[in-house]
Amino acid sequence: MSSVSSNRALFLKAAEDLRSNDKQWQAYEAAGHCVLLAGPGSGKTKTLTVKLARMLSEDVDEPRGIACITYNNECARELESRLETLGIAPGGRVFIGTVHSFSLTQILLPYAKVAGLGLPDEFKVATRQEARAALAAAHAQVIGGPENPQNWDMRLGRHRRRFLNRELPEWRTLDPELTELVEAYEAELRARRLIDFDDMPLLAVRALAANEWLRTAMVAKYPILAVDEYQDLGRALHGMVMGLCFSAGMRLFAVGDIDQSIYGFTGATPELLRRLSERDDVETVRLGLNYRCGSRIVSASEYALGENRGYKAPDGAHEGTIYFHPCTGGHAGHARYLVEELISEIRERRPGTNLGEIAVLYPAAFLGDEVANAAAKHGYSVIRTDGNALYPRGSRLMRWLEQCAMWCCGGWRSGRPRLSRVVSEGARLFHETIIDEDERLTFQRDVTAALWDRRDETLSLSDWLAALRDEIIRPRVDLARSLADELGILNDFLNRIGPDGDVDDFPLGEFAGIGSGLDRLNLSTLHSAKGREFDVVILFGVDEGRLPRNNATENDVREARRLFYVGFTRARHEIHLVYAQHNPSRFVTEVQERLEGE
Ligand SMILES: Nc1ncnc2c1ncn2[C@@H]1O[C@H](COP(=O)(O)OP(=O)(O)OP(=O)(O)O)[C@@H](O)[C@H]1O
Repeated sequence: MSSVSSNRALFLKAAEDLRSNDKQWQAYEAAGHCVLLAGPGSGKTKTLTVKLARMLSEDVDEPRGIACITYNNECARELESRLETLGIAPGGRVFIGTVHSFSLTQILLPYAKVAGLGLPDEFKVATRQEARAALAAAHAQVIGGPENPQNWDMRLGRHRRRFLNRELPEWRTLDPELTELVEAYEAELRARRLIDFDDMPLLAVRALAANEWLRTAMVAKYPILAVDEYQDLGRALHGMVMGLCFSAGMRLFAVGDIDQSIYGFTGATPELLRRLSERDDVETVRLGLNYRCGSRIVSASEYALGENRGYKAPDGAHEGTIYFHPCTGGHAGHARYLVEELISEIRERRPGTNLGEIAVLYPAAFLGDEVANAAAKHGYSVIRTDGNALYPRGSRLMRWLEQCAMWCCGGWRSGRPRLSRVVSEGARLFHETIIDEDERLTFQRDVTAALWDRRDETLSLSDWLAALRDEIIRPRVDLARSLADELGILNDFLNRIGPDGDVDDFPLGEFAGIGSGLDRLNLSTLHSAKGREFDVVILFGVDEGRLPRNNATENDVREARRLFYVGFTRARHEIHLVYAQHNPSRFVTEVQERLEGE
């Protein structure tokens, strides 16, 4: 969550860039509900940030503000840092965060009791372990038998997210056993004074639907709601938008791309954004230029998607190149080829290319293992953003610790990052426990002292992390209602680099390097590459049976294709497709055939 006060001159200057693009300008000028639909690299995020700065300065009087909901914490950070360049510094009027954190911090924590949700007093957010225990107890009650209760976890989540309104008869008739399991699971959680991750938006929508005064209170605080990546945010957010914007009078500025919808398995559906954009009371603006990718990559990306959207690169844009790499043997051999030959070729062709400007994207984390092994043998450092990473990159606590490490390893001298930024990000992380100015000052003093004494890049990472955990983190997590899982992530990581762990401890400087990302090869799943951009992108493991998967339904194939498209459009200059020679993904074959037929 972030709060800001704006600086007019800076955003007016940034707005000049939008003037040359009449569609971006139209969105910038829109006065009512506006939906910005646009393809990759078209400047959605840029338009959104400049528009946010303008609305904050011109349309919303203090102390009222703007709520901006983004897909994940990574996207929230990206927006925050882009807003910072527009002179919008922390101050109190803007919420930026995920739909879960909006639901928890803006609706449930302040209003759950008065909104009549029937939650236990002083409820906490369940850790993964606590949620698993509640599911096991519910499973024993409703289903029984020797199977692993966790097998039900995905179905349970989808079922809960599908029915915002449990008054509908289908809630009871569609799958009565699953409904009974959901109810038993939620009862188990409540008996333990807990809510889980899915509960946050579901309970928030329920509270808003049942309480007109709550909708009024939200509109009073945030007369404008901005939403980024709308296509992936799911039914609960859509329910909130309908209630807050189209019945209670909040103004909406939503941004998204139906073709980049890749989270169908969580219950998100591109249809919701389409429906929103077709409303008569919404001004829908479509952006058509792709500023990121070379012109050949832009046209080939339409082959990747299998649709003709008419996207173009701006006049004078570089061309960009698409390379095909059919490989023989298994994935380990493909990974060796990638690391030992392909990357060297790229660096010869593009001298000065830093490893940090190259990304290897793959459909599943085990493929990342192959590339990581090959890279380690070759002496390349990597940053992984997938389920097999050393720690989850989405963890807000770990990202904050990376920043702290960067400060201790030279940031204190160079100002990158500034201490004030490190402190304010930390304060946001622990905001539940920092409720007044005195506590904020204590936090600032504690963080400054802890980091000042440990400005040494040769320190053992595990000693450094353990000290920060004990001095700064644990006392605050104990007081917070939603951070136990984050502490769990830190402890798991400390165990991995501890004496009995599977990874050797390493110096603080190396951990700080992970945060800075310089000269480290980016390894990421296609899903986690969303919203990012790199000079060179290597799509690895794009084989039939993997993308799309074997036995995929028609819907799954469509989503796999969009995922391929998302990966393809992360590249500025070069895109490389690495696949099994005798088993290329049908999407690779199609791009190749259509390029050859041009
Ligand atoms: N009007 C413009 N003039 C020049 N450059 C622009 C303009 N609009 C956007 N760009 C540049 O294009 C690139 C892509 O912009 P941005 O990241 O906002 O796109 P996006 O639509 O959010 O992309 P994606 O959906 O693929 O994540 C950025 O480097 C941005 O600075």
